[in-house]
Parts: sequence; structure tokens; C-alpha cells
Amino acid sequence: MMDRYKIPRTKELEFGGPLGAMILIFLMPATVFYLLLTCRTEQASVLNFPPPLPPLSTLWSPHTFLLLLAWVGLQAALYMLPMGKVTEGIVLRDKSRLQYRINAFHAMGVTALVVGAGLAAGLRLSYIYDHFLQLAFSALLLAFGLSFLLYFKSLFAPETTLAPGGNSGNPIYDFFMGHELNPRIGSFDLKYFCELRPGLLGWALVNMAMLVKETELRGSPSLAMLLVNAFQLLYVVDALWNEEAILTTMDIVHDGFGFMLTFGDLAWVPFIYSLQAYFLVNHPQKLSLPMAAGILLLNGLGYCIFRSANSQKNTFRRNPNDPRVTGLKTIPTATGRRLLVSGWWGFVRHPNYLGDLIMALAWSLPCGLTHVLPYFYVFYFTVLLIHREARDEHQCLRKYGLAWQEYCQRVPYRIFPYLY
Ligand SMILES: NC(=O)C1=CN([C@@H]2O[C@H](COP(=O)(O)OP(=O)(O)OC[C@H]3O[C@@H](n4cnc5c(N)ncnc54)[C@H](OP(=O)(O)O)[C@@H]3O)[C@@H](O)[C@H]2O)C=CC1
Ligand SMILES: CC(C)CCC[C@@H](C)[C@H]1CC=C2C3=C(CC[C@@]21C)[C@@]1(C)CC[C@H](O)C(C)(C)[C@@H]1CC3
Repeated sequence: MMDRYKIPRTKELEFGGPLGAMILIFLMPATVFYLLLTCRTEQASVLNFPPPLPPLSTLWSPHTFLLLLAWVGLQAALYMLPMGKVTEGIVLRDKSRLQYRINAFHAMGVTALVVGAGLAAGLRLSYIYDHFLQLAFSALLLAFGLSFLLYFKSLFAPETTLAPGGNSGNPIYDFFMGHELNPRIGSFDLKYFCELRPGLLGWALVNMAMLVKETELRGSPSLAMLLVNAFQLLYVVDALWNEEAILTTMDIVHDGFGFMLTFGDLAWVPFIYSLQAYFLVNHPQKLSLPMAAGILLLNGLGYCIFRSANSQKNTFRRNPNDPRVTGLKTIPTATGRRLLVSGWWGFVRHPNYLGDLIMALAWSLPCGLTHVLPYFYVFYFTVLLIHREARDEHQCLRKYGLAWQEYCQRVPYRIFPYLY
């Protein structure tokens, strides 16, 4: 009986299989340090030879490591507090459904109070800027440590709880992709916790620290820094407010919790997504008011597309008879679910990615046009979303077959209308 629910071996390997996974395990941390070190140089040029990595003895600091643990510990404690509602995730292969506490937005409120109280008591937020490399190194160690523990734990997990995308049988590949789908300690869901809280809130805190540092150095925050902080804070607040929506994302439904997501959540997001603010501390940019207004509009446009596309799909998936979506055209599929073919989802096949990419550009533009480095996020994110789109198409074709082919015919562009 249970055999029916066993997760089959992963046959189609992504990221170039075990070799690609091995390369990424080294490349992701190397990219973080390369970008942070280059960003600290006066020229901040990607054309220059990479600055040398400081000796390990200066990167490792027990104090910053403890601070990082305290931050993750605070977020874990807030996650466990009985505030907010409890909801169910999607139906799993063995027909069970896991329960999730929805309280990330509350956690953000309490975190703001804790940080505010700390500031009032004399806490120097610019400590984060001053110890940025040490903090990134601590996050790297934490991500490696957690990934090893997760892989070890997954070896004892029942076969029905493995991740469809991380069950190849190759230890390196499964370590990278994540062998277990929803690793939990009791009711504490490690992947769900890491996906939104320590990293996303950490990103917002890092940005704020950069703003404080800039103010300490130059007397007041620049318009460019204020825009970057405001745009990215909006994105973080939006993610926490719509916490329930991540329960249907590929990361929660398909991908295991391995090095890719552990490092992505705990190190890549807070230290790479904050690169624009880090750059602005030492490379001040003059931004005219009309330019700032243009960037503001661009971010507003991106956000509107991103939010309304995601909300349209989430509303439709939760209740296809909701009056907000009943006017939209759909295609029936053999699974009983329908596909939206008008509204945002009739414009391109991934309108939410389009909005996200427009915002990515708006986050980099305040850094001016003289440097490539602050545009790293735009390049990386374009590659990530094109790759993600291909993975999703593949899964949708398997799920919906002919109906998906009809959808692709009726909505020919994937992300960029008339381009791609
Ligand atoms: N900032 C960052 O680093 C990142 C941000 N993101 C953002 O996260 C958000 C979620 O992205 P992601 O999880 O990749 O995918 P999506 O939210 O786009 O979900 C894809 C799923 O939506 C459903 N779907 C696709 N087309 C239709 C349709 N026409 N009608 C109804 N349902 C449809 C399918 O699932 P089903 O039919 O089973 O419901 C498909 O698998 C996006 O806004 C993205 O930009 C993502 C990655 C990184
Ligand atoms: C560089 C590696 C090869 C890949 C690392 C990927 C991760 C950094 C991202 C994978 C999916 C993510 C999501 C978000 C952040 C980045 C990672 C973890 C997300 C939490 C950002 C906020 C959004 O509103 C969201 C929809 C909640 C995102 C979900 C996916």
C-alpha cells in the first residue's frame, strides 16, 4: 500500500546533474564574496582583478556568529508563538496535508519593536555594515552546517516524504537539491521557516543598516538609498503579508530543502539582494527629482503587475467562483483544474515574473549608470526566472498535457510580450 506513495527516483536532473550541483556549491559562496569584496573597492569594477579574500582568521568571528544565531533564534521563537492562523498546505503524495502557522507578518511587527527597542537602548545598526564580511561568512557556515544536518536527517526519512526533485540517489545532487521535501522537527517546518523569515527580514535589516551607515558618514541618507530601502521593504512586506501564497510555490511543493535553498535563504538573499544599498554607502549617487519620479513609477508598474498577477492566480486557485475572477476565460484540463487564459495570465504565461523583473531594474537604477555591479541582481534574476520558467513549463506540460499545449498556443509569449 505504502509503495504506491513512494517518491520515484528523480530521472531528469537539473543544473547539469551532480557536476553542476558540485560547481554551484562552490560558485554560490564564491560569488557572494567576490561581489561583496568588489563592492567595497573604490572602483567597484567587475573588470578589475578580484580583490584577495581576507584571511580566514579575520572572516571568522565568534561574536558575529553568535549574533547571527541570536537573529535566527529570535525568528524561530516568533514562528513558534501561537499567534496568527494555522492553514493546510497542498495535498501530498500520501494524501496527507501538513499544517502551517501563518504569522510572518506578526513576526515582522514584533521584530520591528525589538529592533526599535535596541536602537533606543543604543544599539548601533551600522555594526552590520562594519562586520558585513564576517556576517556573510557566518551565514555561509550556518547554511553548510544546516545542509549537512538536513541531508543526514533525510537518510532516515520515510520514502514517502522525499522530494520529487531531490531523489536521484547521487549524494552530491541530492545534498544540493534537498533530499527531503518538508523536513520538520515536530511541527517546526524548517524549509517554510527559512524561506521567508530570517533571510527576508534579514535583508530588510541589512538595508536599514546601510542607510544608517550612510547617514553616519554623510549626515543624511541619500534619495537613492531611500528609494532602494523603500522599494525592497515593500517587496519584503508584501511577501510576509501574502505568506500563505508560498505554500503553492515550486520551492515548497517540489524542491527539497538542501544546500540550494538553505544557502539561498540564509546567505544569498540577505547579502546579495542588499548589494545596491551596500554599493550606495561608498559610491554616492546624485539622483534628480524627475529621475527619482521615473524610477518610482517603474517600480510601481512592476509591483502592480507582480501583485495583481499573483493575486489573480491565487484567488482563482483558491476559489474559481470568486466574483473577482469569474469573468476570466479558462481552459479545462484533464485534472479537473482549469487554466486562466485571459486577464494577466492571458497576456504572457508568467506575468508575475515580468513584474518582478521590472522591479529588479527599478531597484538598480538609483545606483546610476556608471557601474555594472549594482545591476548584478537584474542579470542573475533574469537567468533565475528564465530557468525557473522552463522548469515550471516542463512540470505543467506533464500535469496538463494537451490543455497546456493549447494554453501555449493561445498565449505564445512566456515572460516578455513579443520578445520571449
Ligand atoms: N525574488 C526572488 O528571488 C524570487 C521571486 N519569485 C517570485 O515568486 C512568485 C512565485 O513564483 P513561482 O513559484 O515560480 O511560480 P508561479 O507563482 O508563477 O506558479 C506557477 C504555477 O502556476 C500555475 N499556473 C501557471 N499558469 C497558469 C494559468 N494560466 N492559470 C492558472 N494557473 C496557472 C501552475 O500550477 P498549478 O496549475 O498546479 O496551480 C504553475 O505551476 C513569482 O512572483 C516570482 O516572480 C520566484 C523566485 C525567486
Ligand atoms: C542562486 C541559486 C542557484 C538559487 C537560489 C534561489 C533562492 C535565492 C530563491 C529561490 C526561490 C526564492 C523565493 C524567494 C526568495 C529567493 C528564493 C529563496 C521569495 C521568498 C522572495 C519574495 C517573494 O515575494 C516570494 C514569492 C515569497 C519568493 C518565493 C521564492
